[in-house]
Amino acid sequence: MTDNTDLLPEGLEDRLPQSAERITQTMRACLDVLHGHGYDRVRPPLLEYESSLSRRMKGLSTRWMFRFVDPSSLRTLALRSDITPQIGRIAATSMADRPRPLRLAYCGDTAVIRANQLDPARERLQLGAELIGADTVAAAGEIVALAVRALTAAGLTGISVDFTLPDLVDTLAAQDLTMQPDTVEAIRRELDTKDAGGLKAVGGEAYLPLIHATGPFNDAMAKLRKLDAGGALGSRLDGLEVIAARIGDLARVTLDPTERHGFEYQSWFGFTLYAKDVRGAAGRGGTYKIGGSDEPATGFTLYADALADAAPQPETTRTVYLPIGFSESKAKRLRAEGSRTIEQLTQDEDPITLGCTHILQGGNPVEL
Ligand SMILES: N[C@@H](Cc1c[nH]c[nH+]1)C(=O)O
Repeated sequence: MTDNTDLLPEGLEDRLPQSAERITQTMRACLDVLHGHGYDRVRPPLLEYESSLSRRMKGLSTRWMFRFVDPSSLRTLALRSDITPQIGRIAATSMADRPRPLRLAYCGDTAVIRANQLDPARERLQLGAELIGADTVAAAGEIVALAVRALTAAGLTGISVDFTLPDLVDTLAAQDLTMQPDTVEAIRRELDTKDAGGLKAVGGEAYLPLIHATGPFNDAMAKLRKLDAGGALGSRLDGLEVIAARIGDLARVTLDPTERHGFEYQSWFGFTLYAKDVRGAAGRGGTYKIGGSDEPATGFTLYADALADAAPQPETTRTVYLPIGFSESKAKRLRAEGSRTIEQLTQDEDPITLGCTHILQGGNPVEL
């Protein structure tokens, strides 16, 4: 019976065993990859002072965070909507004197007040890695390759990486000292909607080619290079080429140089990850500066719950029913070999209904 009070708020859901198991397997596969590449896991708390979450990343707004007053400190707390700023805080405080580069991994739930239309979920399981102390091409290459490897380990296919240059317009506009800040803002806005007419109307005709420098990496790069006659972007474009080369044929690479959506704090380089059957983005990452310490960093976040829905169905493990009086040592051995065991509690149980595939009989698992 569902009472009204049992309903969950919009955008929040229970994950039942099969789905929860897929999430666990996805997490395990991805975390193992991060661990294997030298990233140490940290576990920041679910909530903290609002001011501390917002000050670590430029451009990060607490508007979409669940916030409330802490009855004990009487200060405003916020539920994290992103773990990256927390990693920034850890790096800038308790791990400030550890050697750099610092490699940290994390996995945990995040929540937002309002989701977007494409993805109504208001809770998201973030899993990621942050390389602290570097925002170089080499750091970006390591991070993108690591993200792709984690997705592959989770069993995902059809992986693609879409590169972006979040501060591109600012960099180009900085060359033209006569340009007013209002115009730069208007250009940014029109580029966000990729509106060619609007772009012309606000005096951003010179930026029109940016709208077309989008798509498969090599073609889009050639267009961007042509546009960059002044050479302001030269080293960045060279950098993108090195990063793309690092990915090789692990994933398809595309370029959308003006995409800023979802890149509130990333600086010269950002990327979005996609994979077959994953609704929306599988993850995002890029270079940034940690607020307060101004330390450069590069990282990525995968949305592990979304990935799990697209990951291949885990194979059904052998589940052995252990009749009353079973041998503990046999049961232990079965589990060590990878089987699951279910103990008989009462005489009237039906092992098949309980999900068992085998029964322990005469010391051996016999198929049911
Ligand atoms: N945390 C960011 C991605 C990111 C991680 N590190 C740098 N950027 C996001 O979820 O969109």
